[in-house]
Amino acid sequence: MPAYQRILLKLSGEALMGDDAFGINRATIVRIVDEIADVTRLGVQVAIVIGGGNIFRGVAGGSVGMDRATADYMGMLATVMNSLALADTMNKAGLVARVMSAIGIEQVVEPYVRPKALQYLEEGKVVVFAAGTGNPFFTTDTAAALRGAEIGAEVVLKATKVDGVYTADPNKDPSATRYTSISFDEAMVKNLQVMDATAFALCRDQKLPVRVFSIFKSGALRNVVMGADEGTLVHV
Ligand SMILES: Nc1ncnc2c1ncn2[C@@H]1O[C@H](COP(=O)(O)OP(=O)(O)OP(=O)(O)O)[C@@H](O)[C@H]1O
Ligand SMILES: O=c1ccn([C@@H]2O[C@H](COP(=O)(O)O)[C@@H](O)[C@H]2O)c(=O)[nH]1
Repeated sequence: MPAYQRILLKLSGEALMGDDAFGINRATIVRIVDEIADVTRLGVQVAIVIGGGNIFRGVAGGSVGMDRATADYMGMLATVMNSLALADTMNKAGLVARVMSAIGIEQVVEPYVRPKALQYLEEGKVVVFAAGTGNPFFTTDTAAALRGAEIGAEVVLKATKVDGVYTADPNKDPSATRYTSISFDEAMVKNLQVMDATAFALCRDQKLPVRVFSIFKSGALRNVVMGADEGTLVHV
């Protein structure tokens, strides 16, 4: 029996690059979709927010000196591209996916309308929330917290490039150790950068737990959905 009926899965944009320098690596996206299909077969309702780091950081040099809000809209558009690629791959794998955008771009994807998203989830469709929160100065982590709370997800699952929350960034400090669980308050007081503080605060206030785990570990998503102690649980 799965531990959750409805999840909000936050996928790292950067992880989509696989071994490439930027963009979307085909084998990587297919593998991620296989793992998503696996949990939908358990009867779990899946909503997804995907980051934009694989595309946006590739063009970020061009954004130097730009107005921050304009650069952030570029970042949001990058998440629309990733969402379209992910939904297309899911549809080809036999899932039914719908992309909903937080910014108006109706010739490309339908707008985010909460009741419609809930209807899709009830119907067993996978909903991909594109364009983050629709506002500059935010991140897709905050979008995951926001949409997770709005749709009544029981947990936000952050699938990222590290296998949990560490005492310091493990990519910079090899002596960092991993927490099996940590409270939102402690993560914020210690300024742990694995997720931004706005996202942590929103999840804490909404009592929405977050589990951080590796997107690269095969079977980790299924383990998490089945309630296994994978990665790090961030709790109230
Ligand atoms: N205390 C910490 N514990 C774990 N990871 C940390 C910590 N501090 C910083 N990090 C870094 O945070 C990164 C994950 O967060 P980030 O939001 O940047 O990536 P992401 O999930 O891949 O998002 P994007 O979609 O923007 O690529 C890790 O790759 C890790 O290097
Ligand atoms: O609500 C949002 C979400 C995202 N952005 C911009 O997009 C990029 C990419 O998102 P990541 O979470 O970093 O993958 C982000 O850096 C912002 O520039 C945004 O403005 N608002």
